[in-house]
Amino acid sequence: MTAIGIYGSSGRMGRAIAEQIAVAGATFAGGVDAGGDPSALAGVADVLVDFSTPSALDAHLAISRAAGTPLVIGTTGLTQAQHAAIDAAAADIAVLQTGNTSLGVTLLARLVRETAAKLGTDWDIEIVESHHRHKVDAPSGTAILLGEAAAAGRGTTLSELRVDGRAGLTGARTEGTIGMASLRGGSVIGDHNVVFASEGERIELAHLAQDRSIFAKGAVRAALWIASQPPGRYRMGDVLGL
Ligand SMILES: NC(=O)C1=CN([C@@H]2O[C@H](COP(=O)(O)OP(=O)(O)OC[C@H]3O[C@@H](n4cnc5c(N)ncnc54)[C@H](OP(=O)(O)O)[C@@H]3O)[C@@H](O)[C@H]2O)C=CC1
Ligand SMILES: O=C(O)C1=N[C@H](C(=O)O)C[C@H](O)C1
Repeated sequence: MTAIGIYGSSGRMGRAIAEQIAVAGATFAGGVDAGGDPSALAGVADVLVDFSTPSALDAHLAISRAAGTPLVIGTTGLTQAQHAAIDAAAADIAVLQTGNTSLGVTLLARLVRETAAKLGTDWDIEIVESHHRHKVDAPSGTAILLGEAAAAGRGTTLSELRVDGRAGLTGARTEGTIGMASLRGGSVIGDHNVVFASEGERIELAHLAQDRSIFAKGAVRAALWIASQPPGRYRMGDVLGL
């Protein structure tokens, strides 16, 4: 049985993942939270999942790499330098990083990419996300993932097109840009709406998460899959065959 260790095990996601490890019939290798010893876990787990905080990721990545233990990274709010460190670690271990482990969002990203590829830049793309009041990063990792999918559909990168949270005298919208807006409040698990707006018509592709278990199921599925993969950087699409 595959033993899965959790960085961030006492958090909202960590607890949901521990439940799904049991449902999947896998073994819970243990968990670490703030102040714990992340090295000890790498020695006893076959695979690690990180749903903690960006400031802890560098250490978790280095420890996984040194131990040769595959790692699933669900933590969001990562920097470009951290993405580069993930690319480097992927030379030695299997790493899967994603802003959203759910089947629904993985499929939505595919639909967004295809839609953006078919529509011209006269179709404005805006991404609106809503989350609970405790969320500390914005825009969400999922909004970024969906923005990357839209940009890829248009043959470019999100960093070329991204416009965050407009305010004040912004001027008219620049054609081809991808706008991002974030709402925070209450207990919203995670809603994402990708709007394609043209003159006289609008397409909206949305995903509404109603329970954290969808992310936890995906994280466990990814962990069980990546445990037997060779070194490399993987995506949820690889796990789900999408
Ligand atoms: N990819 C996906 O599908 C999803 C990703 N997420 C992301 O997962 C992350 C966690 O979300 P959520 O569970 O809601 O957040 P929580 O705040 O509920 O949990 C975070 C956990 O990380 C722990 N932690 C803090 N510092 C460290 C550290 N240095 N080492 C180890 N653990 C640490 C916290 O411990 P303590 O309480 O002791 O501080 C806490 O248990 C966020 O980045 C979120 O955006 C969330 C849902 C889905
Ligand atoms: O913090 C959360 O809760 C969530 N975070 C992820 C994100 O940033 O997209 C995934 C999900 O939307 C819930």
